[in-house]
This record gives sequence, C-alpha cells and structure tokens, in this order.
Amino acid sequence: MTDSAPASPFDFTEEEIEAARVLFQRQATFVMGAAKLEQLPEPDLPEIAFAGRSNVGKSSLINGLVGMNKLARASNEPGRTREVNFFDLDGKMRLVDLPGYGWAKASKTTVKKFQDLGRDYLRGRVTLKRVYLLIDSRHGLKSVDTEALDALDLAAVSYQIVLTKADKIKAHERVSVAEKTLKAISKRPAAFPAVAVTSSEKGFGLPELRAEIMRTTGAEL
Ligand SMILES: Nc1nc2c(ncn2[C@@H]2O[C@H](COP(=O)(O)OP(=O)(O)OP(=O)(O)O)[C@@H](O)[C@H]2O)c(=O)[nH]1
Repeated sequence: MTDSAPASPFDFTEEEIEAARVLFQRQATFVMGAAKLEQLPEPDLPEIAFAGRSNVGKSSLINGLVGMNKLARASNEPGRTREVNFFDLDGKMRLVDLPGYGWAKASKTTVKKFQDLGRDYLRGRVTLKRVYLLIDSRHGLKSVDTEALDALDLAAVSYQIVLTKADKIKAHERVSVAEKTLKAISKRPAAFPAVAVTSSEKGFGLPELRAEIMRTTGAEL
C-alpha cells in the first residue's frame, strides 16, 4: 500500500468510478438551509445525508465530492453548520449536510433544537437513501458518536462510517482505525459493513465514495 492510496473497502468497476466522476463534476447548487422541519424541500429526489461531530470535515468532504471549494462552508470555527443544508446535484440527487453535533460552546437549548431537527429529518424522510457518519480518523469513535449511531439504529436508517482527514495519519494507522471501527459497528443493525477512508485534502477515497453514492441513489448520467 502506498501512502497516498489506501486499500478501498469498495468494489467498483472503472466504468462506475468514471461515471461517478462525470456526475459529480456536473452542476452542484445550494438549494436551501432548513432550520425547521416545515422548511424541508419536497421529498422528490433521492437524498444522501452527511452527519458527524462539529469540525469533523463535513463541509470539506461535500466540497471535495463535487470538486468545488465553496459549495458547503468549510471553516476553522466549529459549529457553524447548524441548519440542515440541501445541495442539488445535477437534478439527480440531493446531498444533505446535517447539523454537526458535539460543539462545546453552544447553549443546551441550541444544541437540543438542532439535534431534534436532525433526528426528525432522519426519522421521517422517505427519500433518504443513506447517511454517511463522519469520524475523524485520528480520534476514532467517541461516546458522542456512539449516541449518533444509536439514534441512526433507532431510526432504522442505513448508514455508513466515513473516516475523514486520513492524510493526517500514517497508512498503517488507517488500516487499524478502519478495522477497529468496523469491528465496533459489526453488531449494529443499520450499519453498512464497510468503512470508507478519505481525505478531502488529498482527494483519496473520494472517487469510490462518489461511485457508492451513485450506486446507492440509483442515479444515472
Ligand atoms: N488535513 C486535513 N484537514 C481537513 C480535511 N478535511 C477538513 N479538514 C480541516 O478541518 C477543519 C474543519 O473542516 P470543515 O469541513 O469545516 O468541518 P465541518 O465538519 O463542516 O465543521 P462544522 O461546520 O463545524 O460542522 C478545517 O480546518 C479543514 O480545513 C482533510 O481531509 N485533511
């Protein structure tokens, strides 16, 4: 294994990878940010949602997937993403940025408000195909992540773990954190039995993730 290309847990043909590359290069636009359940857009397209602790690299991953620097905000200031943000990809699907959890500075009322919104979205969204739960590869699963996994299992939403910022650890550490994480979720009912290892900074893991999203949503070129 080289340092820049960790083994992928996914099995995609070159055609699938290429089709996904083309699709994700097409127009991606911000649709809206919803602060209340009543504000959600009509459920008329398949949706893929991204969740994770504040500062885990959610905005960077969404930007990296669509190859744009500024579609989703990426900041050094934890907790800015407090709405459910919807992005349209070529009219084929929506990418949904859920409020980050685990931010220290917010008030309890604010935290509860956004957690409730995220949970209501997860429970009631018929068009939601999968949630990607982002975990910082340097830290692995924390107790606050375990609570998020419990909520996803309870909502019976299919989800998959994506390890982020993997450029910050060594190749052998990527393998061990992926194995450890996979083991930790192995008995969880709604967990997809694979862990994606990604770096938005270096771009690795993203082609496979795009292909998987395309497959999961059933989107075609
Ligand atoms: N080295 C490295 N840094 C990253 C990567 N992804 C994100 N970061 C950095 O991590 C910080 C947080 O990234 P964001 O994408 O804003 O994180 P977020 O999860 O959207 O944060 P919130 O808006 O607080 O929910 C920024 O300083 C990014 O530059 C990565 O793959 N590698």
